[in-house]
Amino acid sequence: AWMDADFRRQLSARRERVEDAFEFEGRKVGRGSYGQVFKTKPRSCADAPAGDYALKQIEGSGLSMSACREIALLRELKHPNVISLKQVYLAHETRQIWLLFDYAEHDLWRMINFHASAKKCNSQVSLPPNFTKSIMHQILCGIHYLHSNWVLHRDLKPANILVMGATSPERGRVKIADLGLARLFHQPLTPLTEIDPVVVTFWYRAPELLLGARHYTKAIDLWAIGCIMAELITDKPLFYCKQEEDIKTSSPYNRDQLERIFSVMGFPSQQDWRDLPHLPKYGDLVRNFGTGQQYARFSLGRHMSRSFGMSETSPEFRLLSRLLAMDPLRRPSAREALEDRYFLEEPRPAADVFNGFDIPYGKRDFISDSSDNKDDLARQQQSQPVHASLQQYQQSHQQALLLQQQQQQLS
Ligand SMILES: Cc1ccc(-n2nc(C(C)(C)C)cc2NC(=O)NCCO)cc1
Repeated sequence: AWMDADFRRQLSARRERVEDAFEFEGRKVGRGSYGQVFKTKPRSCADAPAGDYALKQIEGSGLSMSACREIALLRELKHPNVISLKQVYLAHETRQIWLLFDYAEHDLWRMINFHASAKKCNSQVSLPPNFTKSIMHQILCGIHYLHSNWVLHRDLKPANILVMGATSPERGRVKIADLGLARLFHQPLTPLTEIDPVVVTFWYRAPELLLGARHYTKAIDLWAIGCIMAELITDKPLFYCKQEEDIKTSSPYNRDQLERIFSVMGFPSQQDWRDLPHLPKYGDLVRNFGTGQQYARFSLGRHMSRSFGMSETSPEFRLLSRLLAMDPLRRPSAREALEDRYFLEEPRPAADVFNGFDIPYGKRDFISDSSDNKDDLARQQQSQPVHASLQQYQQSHQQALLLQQQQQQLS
């Protein structure tokens, strides 16, 4: 071994073991291809301040590429609206990696589902009038910080927007996270459905991605934020599109998702989106939709006023339509969105998105290993993939795919 044996023994004896510092048996709250997450409390002997923590056991063993990326990225980032990495534990015996985060009791996916089901059974939930505005302000602050550090999120959706609970000193604060697929590749052309054929959703994907854009951009994150804003207002995914159960083709082009976007937004004209004809999948678009005449009378204003009685002259609607510009070049930056009149007029955004109101949502359920079946998991953690076997399939498939891509590039 490259290290003096005695020194190794000393290091090993002194190293803090995660199981000695934290109680996490039977307290699993999340599970997916990235690993599993426990809600833990520090044991009395630990030197961590009291309170709840999220302990993430990274899937696989040793320093995988994704473990490296997550640690390297998170240890550099520090912002009130971005999840913060508190500690890294390396279990040398099992080569396991554990990441310690502050615990967030809520997330927008569970919160929106709660409101949607409350509406369905006509029991209204009382929320502050600036609830959506406060959440939007904090998401934009967090994304502005990430974008100014040239970090793109790439997978913004309600499940990745965490909110601190009543017992946290940061009650009601938004924390942007990435609980989803520990993507091995970042090209949007990687067939996402290959990584997780079961539950990936395209509802928050910008139209340019669906039309084959080769690189993620900041504007792609802003589109997703627009989708989240609409969903906070109506409690329904704006571009909801049923998922075919089978694994989709490996193309980024998704006709059904595009159809849904056009039936809400209308069809983009040459004036709306000058660069549209230069996108890789423009040919497919013309083949499937022609000149888009059938969507001529649709528009976001029409959709939001009919489905939610929203006025097209309200500041709320104006910001929403800026974020959901079909042409990525016309979408505001995070800073420009923060300067929108919507955030300057009463009621102003609050630091605690619940504004002191009682928090109506329940705590997260613990996942017992027996209930590891699909529907239970899908219910608890939208768009989190399932069994390790599927994950094995995905990773082996990923390697095969990577080899294929490399061969293609060589040939
Ligand atoms: C492989 C990998 C997985 C997750 C991240 N990631 N990225 C972020 C942003 C919000 C800073 C972009 C946050 C995270 N990781 C997490 O949020 N981890 C918490 C439980 O999974 C990075 C890399």
